[in-house]
Amino acid sequence: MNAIELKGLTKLYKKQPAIDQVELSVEKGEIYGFIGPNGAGKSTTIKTMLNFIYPDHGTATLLGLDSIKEAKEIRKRTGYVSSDVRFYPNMTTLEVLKYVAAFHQVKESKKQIDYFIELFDIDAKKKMSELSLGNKKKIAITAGILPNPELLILDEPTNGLDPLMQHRLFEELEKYNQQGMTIFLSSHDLNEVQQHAHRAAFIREGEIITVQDITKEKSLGKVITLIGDHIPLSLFEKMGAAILKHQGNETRLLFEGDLREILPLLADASIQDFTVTNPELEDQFMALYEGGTVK
Ligand SMILES: Nc1ncnc2c1ncn2[C@@H]1O[C@H](COP(=O)(O)OP(=O)(O)OP(=O)(O)O)[C@@H](O)[C@H]1O
Repeated sequence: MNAIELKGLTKLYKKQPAIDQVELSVEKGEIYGFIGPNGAGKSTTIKTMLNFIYPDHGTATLLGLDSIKEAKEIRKRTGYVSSDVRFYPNMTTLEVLKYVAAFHQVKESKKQIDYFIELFDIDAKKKMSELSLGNKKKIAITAGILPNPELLILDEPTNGLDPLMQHRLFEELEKYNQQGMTIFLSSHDLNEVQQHAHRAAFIREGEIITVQDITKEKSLGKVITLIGDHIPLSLFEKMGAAILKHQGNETRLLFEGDLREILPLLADASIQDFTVTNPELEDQFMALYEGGTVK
């Protein structure tokens, strides 16, 4: 049984799809990245699968449970950190965490809360309304992790966190993941996903465009960097190469075919120098979001 299974999930706003036929399978025990630029549909996907909004088509199954019919059971067993933090403004941070711990019957709650207060440098006496975005985020993240859910869904968790806190968050998430927690991490930060996720789905304009295995080495084509002016780039494009970047006299191409086919083009007199390297995830990311179709 997968931790998350989305089938044809579609949500329309004014007849326009915010997400369109989203298919996703997240295995138990994975750290799964969900990456896409602002407005791509990450939050809509998450809110739909958690039954905060209803889908127009399709189904979502979390921990083997139907997202609509068994929403209550899913809530009990799933942690969710939303991209915008909303807690009662007049409660202190400590009150919020104690409330969450009591609600989820967290064992050794005082010890656990003290641990997170120390870890995330939380001011326990401050009211929620007095906190900056980053500090609010720390409370939301703690509230999500504290009950030790089977599945933790984080929507842009590092937004507003300083680098030290980001580092501590991921150390903590990796610790929990090793103990079996499945983590679904929505982000627009490719590096973050590349560093921490095992797999990632890329979403663009409401559609999943690819799912990448991040940890395993795979043959994903080659990046060819060309130096020179007036290089006949259209010939490279005709061979199936995608232009990743073109700046000054430097052009970066992603080529997924058999390299031997493109080698003759490198003899063109306009090319002063070239290198062939393995692609970084970032190269594919650029190709994907500039309309390419990297598999
Ligand atoms: N309540 C709403 N009413 C109308 N359109 C909406 C609503 N919520 C989201 N949308 C639209 O749906 C699309 C997807 O938005 P969504 O918030 O899911 O994207 P996102 O990937 O989470 O982006 P961000 O990182 O900016 O939050 C966008 O075009 C957005 O304008």
